[in-house]
Parts: sequence; C-alpha cells; structure tokens
Amino acid sequence: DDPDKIKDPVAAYKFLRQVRTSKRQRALSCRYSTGGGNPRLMYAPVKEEVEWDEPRIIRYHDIISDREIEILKNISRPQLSRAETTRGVSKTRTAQGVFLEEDTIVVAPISQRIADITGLSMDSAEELYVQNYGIGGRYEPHYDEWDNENGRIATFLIYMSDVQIGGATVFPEVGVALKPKKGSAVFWYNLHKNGDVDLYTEHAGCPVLRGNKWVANKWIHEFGQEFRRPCSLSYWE
Ligand SMILES: O=C(O)CCC(=O)C(=O)O
Ligand SMILES: [Fe+2]
Repeated sequence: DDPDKIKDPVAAYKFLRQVRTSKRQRALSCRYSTGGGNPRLMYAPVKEEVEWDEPRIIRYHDIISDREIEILKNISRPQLSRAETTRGVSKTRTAQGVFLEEDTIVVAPISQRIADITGLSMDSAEELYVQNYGIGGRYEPHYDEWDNENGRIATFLIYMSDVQIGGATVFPEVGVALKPKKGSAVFWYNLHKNGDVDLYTEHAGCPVLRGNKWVANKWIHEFGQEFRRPCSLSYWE
C-alpha cells in the first residue's frame, strides 16, 4: 500500500504510522564531529548520529539551546498568528510557518553553526523557516526540491520541541522514522551530486496526536556549494 496511491488521507496515515525505527537504523553509528577540523567546532565537537545511510540522514544533538529555542518561538508566535488570517488553508500541510530575518539576534549565529556543521555555504540558503503544528497538524509526503535551477540541495531540520505522541518525520520510501527531540537537528541532501532529485528523500510530518510540535527549517541551495560539495556525473553519489 503506497501512500501515493491512497487518496484518503486517513488511510495514508495509517500506512505512515507503520513506518518504525528499523533494526538497520539502530545499528548505525554515533560519534563526535569537528566538521572536518572546523576551528569553531574543535573545542565543542557536535554529537553526530547516522540515522540512515542511503540517503544519508544525520542527526546532530544539542545544536541549539533551550534559551535560543524560547527566543525563536517568541519571535515567531505573533507572526504565525498573523500569517493565519492572510493565507488560504493548505490541504497537505496543516502547520503555521514564518521565515525569520537573518539580522535578528539569535538567527545569524544559528546559520553560522549550520554552515560549520555541514561545511556548506549559507550564502544562497533561505531564511530560517519556523513552523508550529498543533494537534492533528501534519505535512503530507513531499520532496523539498523538485526541478529548480539553484534548487534546495539539502535540508537542515531543527526540532524545537519534543512531541509526546506522533509528529515523527518519516521517509516512507526507505522506512525511516525520526522522532522529534528538542535541541537536535536532522540533515540530508535532497539532490544527488549530479543535481538529480534523490527519490528516496520523500518525507512527511506525521500528525501530532499529543503535544505541540515546533521545527525550524534551513533550506540550503546549490549555488555556492561548487567547491564544498563538488558535483559529479555519477548518479549514485
Ligand atoms: O515537520 C516535519 O517533520 C517535516 C517538515 C518538512 O518536511 C518541511 O517543512 O518541508
Ligand atoms: Fe520537507
């Protein structure tokens, strides 16, 4: 039963709920990383956990403090409620979101940290996009990038809350479920090195059944990564 073929969203989520942390996922490794010797990370290595190998999905622990999270939520809240009145209701995404300007106190250091951790340039990245899901809030299966020039080469998804029940980020094509864990982030490339979309990166935000889910997305684009992530003609890289 493929969710794409299921038109009824309730049936689709019954399917997605079956996506569970697999044995393979648990066997993958965990280590401290300095981003390949980045001086800003040498004294405070980031705890890195491989959630999946193909596509490579990396979880970074404790990359944002509770204080920073509170500030981000406080900045976002009034703008979220304003967005609600002006926007039509999306059928595939029942969350409220806002892009935060880079020049606010907490946002710039977070971008710098993402650059240090991933080794990628933030020059062509989008502003940090904060989203809040209430009970029942969900995001149906989608790709972050489809077919644009200077597309979203990678996604850095920060969890700004735990969720009591539900709310996992799932990759139905590969069977990975990422449980929101406050202060952690997950990172993956949406594009192969040749620029094609990695079809295994389709993902969804499962409905929040109990609790309140906050995430922040940093979408990183292709331009500026030419020397950081060299392109390749090979499909599989
Ligand atoms: O909320 C999630 O777990 C996923 C969010 C997402 O995929 C997106 O905003 O593009
Ligand atoms: Fe997404």
